Amino acid sequence: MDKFIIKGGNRLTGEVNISGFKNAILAIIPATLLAKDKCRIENVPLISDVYILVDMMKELGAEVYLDEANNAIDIDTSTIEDCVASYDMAKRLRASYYLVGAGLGRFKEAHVAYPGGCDIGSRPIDQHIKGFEALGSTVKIEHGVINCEVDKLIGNDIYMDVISVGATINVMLAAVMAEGKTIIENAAKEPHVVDTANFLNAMGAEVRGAGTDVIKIRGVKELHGCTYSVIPDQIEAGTYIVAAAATEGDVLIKNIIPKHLESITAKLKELGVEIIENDDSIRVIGKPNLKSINIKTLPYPGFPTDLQQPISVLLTKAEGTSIVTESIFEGRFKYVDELKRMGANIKVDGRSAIIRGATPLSSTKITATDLRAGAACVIAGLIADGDTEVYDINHVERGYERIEDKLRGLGANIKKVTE
Ligand SMILES: CC(=O)N[C@H]1[C@@H](OP(=O)(O)OP(=O)(O)OC[C@H]2O[C@@H](n3ccc(=O)[nH]c3=O)[C@H](O)[C@@H]2O)O[C@H](CO)[C@@H](O)[C@@H]1O
Ligand SMILES: C=C(OP(=O)(O)O)C(=O)O
Repeated sequence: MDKFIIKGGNRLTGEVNISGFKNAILAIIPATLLAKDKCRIENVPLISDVYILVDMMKELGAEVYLDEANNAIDIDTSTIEDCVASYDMAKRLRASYYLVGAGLGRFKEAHVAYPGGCDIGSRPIDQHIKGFEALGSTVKIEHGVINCEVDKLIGNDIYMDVISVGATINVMLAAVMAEGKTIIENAAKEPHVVDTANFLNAMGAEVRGAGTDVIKIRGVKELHGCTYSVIPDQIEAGTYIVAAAATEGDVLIKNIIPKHLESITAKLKELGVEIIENDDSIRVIGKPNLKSINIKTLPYPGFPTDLQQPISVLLTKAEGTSIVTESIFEGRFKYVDELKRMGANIKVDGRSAIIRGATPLSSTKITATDLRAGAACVIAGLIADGDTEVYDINHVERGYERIEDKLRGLGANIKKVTE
């Protein structure tokens, strides 16, 4: 078991490069299944979720070369004959559910066990199922496996009852190979929905409107391989922005799309942090005496749920009462108990965390209960006095490339220890 030991108190200063977007690459790798061909994906983050997905694609029969030196993947899916993913494979990450949409598109059949992913509340897949059925597929859940079969996918109008990133992307994956036109209404607008659509279009698909709440897809008979570069990780960038502000540092966050970060930078400005935006970077200049603010997580372009946990650590430094309302995942407050053990004054009331500050944090042993809870623990360690030990960092490594190296490059005192 690995852990981080962080000696808190250092200001973060300097520059950090943001990696490719976890939530985009995790859709794009399964999407390569749609073309019986070779793809090269660039700007791939070297995170454990990617290693797991690469293994899954190999187990399905793909030839995959992970070019770590260049953060790229060469993948040839022409050797895959069917799309069957066992419980042992699928449970290892959330994005395994994209094999259902991609498998249906390519083989008109997919048998994929229920996905895993962060334990942050109930994560139903009813909207995915609704979409596949609307395209003509049968969907049977048997022994924990999602079984889909169809003779011919036929395009349809699909209204999503809830805004779901996963369902929007999954239905898009199947619909690009359906006969005729599919319209997805109330679609998710997240940057990774757009990135996946752009990747599909680079493979020859006809997807229009991604980034709005109406996506129109004209099905094609065949897709081809392509070379594609993944967009920067909005959530990793937001995490470093928060870490810079929390340590009252001065950090240039590079290789980003500032537009994707507007909901975050707006909140940081409200808190009193100085933000300077450039074309593809943001400079964060942290300040003392932050003002309390309220935050509600919402689908894009609202404040992302994936940054709710990291920013709550920063709010322990703000004077007065801040209220953070989590409207997407009801179980995303598990990290609060860890912060309380460090001295934070936080009360969870239903969907809201009420944070009273400013409270200094004192170091102790804390546990990452999921990926972003882990990021919150790391930021807490950066600002606490003394040595904080963060356990279960395998969660952190699912989504942050070399986080300890990047933080050390900014002056943090952090090391990874294997016990
Ligand atoms: C791998 C990946 O990209 N994960 C992201 C994705 O997760 P994921 O795709 O699982 O999240 P969704 O956008 O689907 O979930 C949003 C909301 O819709 C609900 N829902 C979803 C599907 C469904 O069929 N029925 C239903 O009710 C969920 O319970 C949740 O309340 O988007 C989340 C919301 O931005 C992020 O936190 C995750 O990091
Ligand atoms: C919830 C997350 O991941 P996943 O959906 O992969 O569990 C996340 O990235 O914060």
